[in-house]
Order: sequence, then C-alpha cells, then structure tokens
Amino acid sequence: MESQIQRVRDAFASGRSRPVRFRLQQLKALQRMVQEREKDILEAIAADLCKSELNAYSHEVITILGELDLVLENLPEWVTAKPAQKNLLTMLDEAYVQPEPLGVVLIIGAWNYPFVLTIQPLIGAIAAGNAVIIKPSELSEKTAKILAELLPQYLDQDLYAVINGGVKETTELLKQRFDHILYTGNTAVGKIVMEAAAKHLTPVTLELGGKSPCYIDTDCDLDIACRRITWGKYMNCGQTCIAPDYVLCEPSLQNQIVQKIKETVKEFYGENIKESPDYERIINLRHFKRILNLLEGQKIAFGGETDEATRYIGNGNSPLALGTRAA
Ligand SMILES: NC(=O)c1ccc[n+]([C@@H]2O[C@H](COP(=O)([O-])OP(=O)(O)OC[C@H]3O[C@@H](n4cnc5c(N)ncnc54)[C@H](O)[C@@H]3O)[C@@H](O)[C@H]2O)c1
Ligand SMILES: CCCCCCC=O
Repeated sequence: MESQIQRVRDAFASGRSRPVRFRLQQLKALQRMVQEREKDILEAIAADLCKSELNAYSHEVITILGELDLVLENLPEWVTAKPAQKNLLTMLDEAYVQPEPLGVVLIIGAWNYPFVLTIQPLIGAIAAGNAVIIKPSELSEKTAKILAELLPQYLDQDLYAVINGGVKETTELLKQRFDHILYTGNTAVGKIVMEAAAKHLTPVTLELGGKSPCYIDTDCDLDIACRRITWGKYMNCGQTCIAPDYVLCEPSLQNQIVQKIKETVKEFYGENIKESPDYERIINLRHFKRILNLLEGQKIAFGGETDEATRYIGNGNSPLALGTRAA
C-alpha cells in the first residue's frame, strides 16, 4: 500500500496533473468511461442494491454526467487567477488569487450511492489538479470491483489509483499522509478519519449522517406533502442520507398522513411491492437486522413483511409507514 501511495505521490510531483489541458482530458476520459461502460456500471449498482436500471441511472449516473458537463464548461474560468485587493503590504506588488492543487487526495466512498458518492469527489479532485487514491466502500462490493477495473482503463494509472478493502485496509490507509481527505459515511467513522488526519494536519471534508425530520403543518397541502415524503423516504429503500426520518404533525393529521402515504406507496410500487422492479433491498444482512431491531416493539401502521434471504423489508425501511407514535 505504501508503495502504491508513493507512486501516486511521485506522479503528482512530476507536475503532469497540473495543466488545465491535462485535467480536461482526464475528465473527458472519465465521461467516456461512464458513457461507454454505462451497462457494466448499472449492473454493478443493481447487484449491490437491487436497483432497477432506471433508478440506478437516474440516482447515480445522470448526476455524474451533469457534474462532468458543469466542470468541463467552467474549469478554464475557475482556474484563472483573479486580481486580489491590495493593502499597505502588497501595494507595490502584483496581487492575485491563484487556485492551486493540494497534492494527493484520499477519497473514502460510502455504499448507499456507491458510484456517485465516489466519482463526484473524484471529479472535483481531478479538476483541481490533484492526484487521488480512491477507496470505494467494501459493502457495495460489485461497484467497488467495477471501479477498480474501469478507472485504470480510462485515467492516468499513476495519478489515480483505486485501493479496495475494508476496515483493516482503510485503517492502514489513514496512517499515511494525505494532502486532503474526503470521506462520506457515518459520524463514528468520521471521527476516526478526522483523528487520523489531525496527526498529519491534513484538512478533511466529511459528509456525515444525521436526522432529517419533516414537519407537516395544518395548512399544508397534504396530498403534495405526503407524495414528496413518500418519494424521499422510499427511494433506495430508505437508504439515502437525507431521507425523511420522521414526521412531526398535529395529532389530528396523523391518521390522514398515514393513509395518504399508504396510498402513495401503492401508486408508486403497486399492490405487491415485493415484485416491484423499483423497490430496492437493504445493502447487507447486518443492516437488515439492525433495522428489524429498530422495529421491535413498535406499532406497525402497515406493511412490515420481511424476507431475510433477499433482505426485503415490506413497505420500506421506514418508521413512517411502519409505526406511528402519538406526540
Ligand atoms: N452527507 C452525505 O452526503 C452522505 C451521503 C451518503 C451517506 N451519508 C451517511 O453515511 C452513512 C452511511 O455510511 P456508512 O458509514 O454506513 O458507510 P460504509 O459502511 O460504506 O463506510 C464508509 C467508508 O468508511 C470506511 N470505514 C468503515 N469503518 C471504518 C473504520 N473503522 N475505520 C476506517 N474506515 C472505515 C469503509 O471502508 C467505507 O469506505 C449514513 O449515516 C448516511 O447518512 C452521508
Ligand atoms: C440522487 C443522488 C442522491 C445522493 C444522495 C446522497 C446521500 O445519500
């Protein structure tokens, strides 16, 4: 691992990641990879999360193509030096702000949107002229595998390296010095990443978890509110960082909200949700059991059917639909 990182560091030191022309060329190669290998990418995401082709494309691929278009169009302007305001100390100088690459960047991806959450930071890191070590989540193993297979076929192999592995490998990686770390995942591991980075005074960007409550007021349009909440909660079977976690409302609205969400779920996924091609599955058995534990002792409003073999939880990984509590 150390020699792999040293190879990436040497490639950065060679200076070839810096010219804007090179960055644009690498980003176009990444764009080509997504376009040419779309089928393989969608298959890998589907295998990890049981995502339909349409969902995998609209959740993950379309975002990346949009990000690439944005960066390809704007990068030349973004990297141009901008005049800086002068002061007493710099009044005789030519003063400007010039964006510079940081060096070797570590990207640690998460499993819930395994392609977009790994490739989006990669686009930014390449655009800024950095070299990159990419560590996809080991939980979404098919996507991790396809990234390790495809990226070296399209990108400079010395500047951008994929290192796959689990906690052991990530722990080893974090002992090394990086110039920036971008991590997406849970808060507990976020603290581990920040502590490891602090040892080298490495700056970090941490995209962590949290709670996303919804509030439905008495003057809301209930149909629209319930439709939007259902969409946000059931997308990717609830496995989205900003999926609604719970709904706060006047007690008088509770039954109507549960009823409207039930109806919307049926409209979105049909009578037999288990057979719906649009309804995903929980990423692994550990998370499946964790969610079942959360449901223990709760009042189930509707659904609740489970199938451990396929990690199916009927009507969603969703206390909203599965349980209601009076305020
Ligand atoms: N803010 C955002 O944009 C965003 C996006 C997606 C997910 N999330 C949050 O991420 C969380 C889900 O992610 P997760 O943590 O389950 O993903 P995960 O299990 O895939 O872990 C994330 C990464 O951390 C590494 N890792 C795990 N344990 C480690 C350890 N002990 N030491 C070092 N590295 C370790 C893994 O190898 C993986 O690459 C949720 O809380 C979700 O809300 C946030
Ligand atoms: C449509 C892209 C959703 C990305 C969500 C990231 C958090 O889980």
